[in-house]
Amino acid sequence: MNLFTLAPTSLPHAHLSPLRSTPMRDNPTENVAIEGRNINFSVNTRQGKIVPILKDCSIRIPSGQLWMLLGPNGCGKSTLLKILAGLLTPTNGTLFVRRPKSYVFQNPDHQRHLSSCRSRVSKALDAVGMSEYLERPVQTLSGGQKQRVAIAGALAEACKVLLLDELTTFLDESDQATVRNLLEISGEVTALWVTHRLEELEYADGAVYMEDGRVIMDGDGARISKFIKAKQSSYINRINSS
Ligand SMILES: Nc1ncnc2c1ncn2[C@@H]1O[C@H](COP(=O)(O)OP(=O)(O)OP(=O)(O)O)[C@@H](O)[C@H]1O
Repeated sequence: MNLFTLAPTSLPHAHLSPLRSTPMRDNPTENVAIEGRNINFSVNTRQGKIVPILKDCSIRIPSGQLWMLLGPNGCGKSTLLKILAGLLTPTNGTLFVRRPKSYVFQNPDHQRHLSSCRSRVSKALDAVGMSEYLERPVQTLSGGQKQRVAIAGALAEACKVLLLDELTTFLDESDQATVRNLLEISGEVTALWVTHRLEELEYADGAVYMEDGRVIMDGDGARISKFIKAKQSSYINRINSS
């Protein structure tokens, strides 16, 4: 398989899916790309126990903006992103995500492969500085290169919403800067990017901070960065004084 057959999971057409709770809005305004209200998600264990993973999560992201999703390990970031991508179905809540949308996996080997228009992918690969890789077999690419190709595929499909799961695992800082620049020049794309790096907030239009399955804070990145840093230093002080 050569490179231009690699593309992210993507689903065309606008999508408004009221689930079991009260519908949010019948007619979302033009300037909102992602909106979730009171999203809950639980899993059933083999022992028959119901384990809540997401608890009443609400988020709202304006069109054309880059937002970061942060929180400690296991707080539910990937689960929320997968729900927004339509890969998981929430237990209840209401959801609107503009389409076409694409989800770029944390592990690029999980990316779905599908055929796509060669010239558009070629142009998009050019934009992520990877045009020379067009004919290379996918298995010969590094994790970061696969992720950049996946993003190129999403842009080639003219996606409106890009859901990026923890690109920091495979992309170095300069690769991440390339992706950010790419999102900036693709003005119409709205991106929600899971990250552990507080420095990324500097480049974001906004952020969502989660803990233990809940959205604790959302909005201005600088305010959220300050909040997280204060939590981290109080944690360190507690450890040092015990
Ligand atoms: N199918 C499942 N069955 C049981 N528990 C699950 C399942 N899927 C997720 N979880 C649990 O839900 C919680 C949230 O997982 P999730 O992967 O969304 O967290 P995360 O914030 O993305 O974590 P990380 O930063 O480590 O990637 C974790 O405690 C995880 O173990």
